[in-house]
Amino acid sequence: MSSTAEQASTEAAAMVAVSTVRQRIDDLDHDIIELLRRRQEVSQQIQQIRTGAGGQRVEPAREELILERYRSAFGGPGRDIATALLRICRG
Ligand SMILES: O=C(O)C(=O)C[C@]1(C(=O)O)C=C[C@@H](O)C=C1
Repeated sequence: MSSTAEQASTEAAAMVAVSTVRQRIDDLDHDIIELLRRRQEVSQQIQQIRTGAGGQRVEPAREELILERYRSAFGGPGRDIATALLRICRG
């Protein structure tokens, strides 16, 4: 095989490998979205219990614990993820 043909063949094999491994990312994203939906439901359940008893929907001290949990796992971007997560769950 010429070196150009070898290069093309290596690139084609890499594209197949990337596409195979990408499927795992797609599956994981699917699972993460499903978990987020479940978290959203549980969070809204708690908020309903609290507001039904005359309390506030938001509990800043609890949110700070969650923000810190994600920051400790992933640094600043982890805190950003938790901020978005709480926005999704508060509705
Ligand atoms: O843990 C609670 O008290 C909730 O209401 C859940 C939750 C959350 O989604 O984690 C949502 C709103 C509150 O501000 C704090 C946390």
